Amino acid sequence: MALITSKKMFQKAYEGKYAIGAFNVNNMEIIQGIVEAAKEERSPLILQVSAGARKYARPTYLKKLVEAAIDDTGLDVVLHLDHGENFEICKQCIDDGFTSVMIDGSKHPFEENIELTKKVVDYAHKRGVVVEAELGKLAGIEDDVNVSAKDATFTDPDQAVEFVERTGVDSLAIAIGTSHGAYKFKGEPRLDFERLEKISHMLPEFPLVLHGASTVIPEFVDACNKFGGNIPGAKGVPEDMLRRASKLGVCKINIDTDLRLAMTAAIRKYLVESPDVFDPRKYLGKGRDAIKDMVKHKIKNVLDSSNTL
Ligand SMILES: O=C(CO)COP(=O)(O)O
Ligand SMILES: O=C[C@H](O)COP(=O)(O)O
Ligand SMILES: [Zn+2]
Ligand SMILES: [Zn+2]
Repeated sequence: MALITSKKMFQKAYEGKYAIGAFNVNNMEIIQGIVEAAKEERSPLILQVSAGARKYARPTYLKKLVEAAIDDTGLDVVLHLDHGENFEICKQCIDDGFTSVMIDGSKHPFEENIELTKKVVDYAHKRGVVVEAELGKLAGIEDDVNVSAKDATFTDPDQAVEFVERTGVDSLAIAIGTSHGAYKFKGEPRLDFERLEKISHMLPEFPLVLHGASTVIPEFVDACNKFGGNIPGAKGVPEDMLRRASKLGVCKINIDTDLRLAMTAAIRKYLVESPDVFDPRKYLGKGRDAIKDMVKHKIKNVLDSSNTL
């Protein structure tokens, strides 16, 4: 039981045609809910920390909470930086003991993205840390987006091969129609599977990553709205599409929004139904239970990673 890298995890997932869930963590209850689910399901696990999470919880707290979760459950866990914006934040996390970092250079031109990613890879690999990069820009397929606009934002397969060769990166986040948050599609959900197949054929055995991969399950949106929330028109990536992607080289599936919805729905419901309660442990406990149930659901029905430890 320790902090580990995702190297072997991804190899096994690639061969077994399943995916590893990468869940965003921001506080103790979220971490506990996730690791308890992974332990009961005997599933591998990536816990990821965004810049926003570091700012909210402050870096030392999250690192220590993750270490406590490892001690408590006996699980091996990957501690990953989500969307590192520049070299400095990646370096900080590597120096702090993270086992995996993402350098997100997707907003830069191709050559600059390569240069930045290569710099992080050089620093990380010397210290036994793995690196995820991103090529292409996340955006949903809107009905009114024409083909050339799509080509400009989605990951180009030839560029993906060149990018991986020149940077030596360990995994690559690609853009095929997913996006962050609870509003991913205006019309019918669609992903560019043709593009994914092409990329995965051209990069055999190489782990691809899907960001913005929450399903935004209607039951949880409805529960939020029923108990005082106001999040109309939320829509995510259908579960069958995620399962299909995991058979095509996608080894890491990022999930944050579905955890937020599950926790918020549970807390809203509890507070409305128990107006006399003002003990935070009561409603945060409900939030933690909801996170655990959601992660179990993902492991069993989307990732297919149960009993693979
Ligand atoms: O990609 C993510 C974190 O990097 C999370 O995506 P969602 O907003 O779909 O959960
Ligand atoms: O990629 C985005 C994740 O959902 C993290 O979100 P955040 O930056 O608000 O922590
Ligand atoms: Zn990005
Ligand atoms: Zn992301």
